[in-house]
Order: sequence, then structure tokens, then C-alpha cells
Amino acid sequence: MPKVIIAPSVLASDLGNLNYECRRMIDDGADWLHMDIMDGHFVPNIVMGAPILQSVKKAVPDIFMDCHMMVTEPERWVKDIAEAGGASYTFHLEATDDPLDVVRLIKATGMKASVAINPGTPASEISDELAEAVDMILVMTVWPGAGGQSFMKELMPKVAELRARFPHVNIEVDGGVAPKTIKYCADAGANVIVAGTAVFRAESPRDVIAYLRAECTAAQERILQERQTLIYDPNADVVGDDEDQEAEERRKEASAGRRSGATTPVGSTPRSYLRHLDRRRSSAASGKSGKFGQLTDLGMTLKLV
Ligand SMILES: O=C(CO)[C@H](O)[C@H](O)COP(=O)(O)O
Repeated sequence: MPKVIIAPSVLASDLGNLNYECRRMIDDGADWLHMDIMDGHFVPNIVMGAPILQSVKKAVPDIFMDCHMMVTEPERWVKDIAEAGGASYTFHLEATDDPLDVVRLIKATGMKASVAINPGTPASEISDELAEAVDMILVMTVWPGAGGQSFMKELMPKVAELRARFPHVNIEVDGGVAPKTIKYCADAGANVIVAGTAVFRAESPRDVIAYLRAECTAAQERILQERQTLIYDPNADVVGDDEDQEAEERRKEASAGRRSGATTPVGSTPRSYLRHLDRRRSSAASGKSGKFGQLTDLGMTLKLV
């Protein structure tokens, strides 16, 4: 599974001392700094642009700036952000009709390319072709535009679904992620963790960063130990384990909790996502439901190895 990366979101920092705040986070163990760029159109707020990033890069040369572009014209800012020292450029799928073209523009500058989806956008909107073209997929766990919002646990099935489909792509979560909510993200398979308020406002950011990393690392070890690494195999049959108590509970939770953009049950892990597919396949085969047909129509088969 991809490496665990902790990226404090500077939105919660003391923006008047941004250089110092970024240095402080790197010294406390952060891998990346998550830079929120808002244009006042895609989201109702305006927060920083390329000149500020350039100033940070000059003062903190070893920084990896993970630039989250909450903007309506993502292609417009690619060159400026690259010249300012941006290392990764995340655009919103909702902001473009041609995501592959935006990826091409980003990659031409040498930056890593990443695509974000809002809470209302299903994971199925990320095509295989797009996922193969990007370095990372960002699943927003709040509506973008402001820090300090409540984590939307009901969106974890999207993370599990994407992790099941793309075992080797970085999957980032952003919004309300904190020591209290990290387990949901880690169990679903997220490996790039953005946290603003929980880290910058902590008494010990170092401890919080270490905790978030430890939780993700432990979840990844669990997933590997339980042979939950998911391999996409176009020739394989779907293989699922017997139903167990956990799966039953997840199904009950799911029937009570399907919400905006969630396409699979609440509480999903990559493993339970595959079980979910398997159940849908069995139902379809027995004539109880035609839903799985949509997946077979796409030629999708998945197996646990
Ligand atoms: O993209 C964002 C908001 O649009 C922020 O990065 C996000 O909300 C992080 O802040 P917090 O951890 O305080 O919720």
C-alpha cells in the first residue's frame, strides 16, 4: 500500500506567520503542507495564491506544498503554482469538463497531479483512465471552503471503493480529520491525511502527527495481515468470505445511513466493499436485484488475494 503521509492544512495556521508555521510543522514531523487556495467562486472564500506560496517556498525550501485548488478554472493557475514551487496540484473534478487535459497540463510542469471530489460526487465519477493518470485522489470529507467543520463519516465508503479499485494510488482525505476520526479514514484505506485544526491548534502538534501516522500505519498492517490487499484482475471471479457478524452490522448501518455521494455502505473497508460487490452479484444472479449488472456491464470483476 502507498506510504502514509501527514499533511497539516495551513488554513488553520497563524497565516500572518505562515513561513514559521510551515517550518514548525516540518520540524514536528509533517511530510507535506496542505496549501488551500480558494478563488471566491468555486467556494465562497478567498485564501492565498501563487505569490504567497512563492514566499513560503523561499523561506522553507525543503517544503512539499500540496496545493488544493478550490478554483473554477483549474487550468488557469497551473503555471503560476508550478513557478511558485508547488509540488502537487489538486484540482476539483466538479470544476472541469476535461480532467485528463488538466492532468496533462499539470504533469508538463513537473508537478504531481491530483483530482478532488466533493462530498456530493460519487467515487464512480473517477474513471479508471483518470485514476491511472493521476498521482492522488482527494476525497473531501467536508464541503470545501472552510476549516473546522465536522468530519462526514458517511463518505468513508467512497474511500473504500477507491482503495479497492486503485490499490496503489495515493488517497487523501481532507476535512475534520483528527485523532477522533482518523480510524475511519485509515480503515477505509486513506494514506494521505490532511488535518488543519487538529494539528495546528493542538498543544503538541508533534504528538498529533505521530498519532495520525501510527493509526494509518496500523490500519495498513491490519489490511495486509488479513490479506486485504485488493488486486484488480479483469479475468478473475469475485471471491468473498463468508458473511460474519461485522458484515451484518455494516449492512444494517448501511440501510440506515446511505447519504450524499455514498455509493456503498457506511462503515466500509476495502474488504467489506468487495463483500458488498459479491452480495450484489449473488443477488443479481438469483434474480433478486439487477444492481450488480451495472458493474458487470462495465466489465468489472474483483477478487481478494
Ligand atoms: O480544504 C479545506 C477546507 O476547504 C481544509 O483543508 C480542511 O477543512 C482542513 O481543515 P480542518 O482539518 O480544520 O477541517
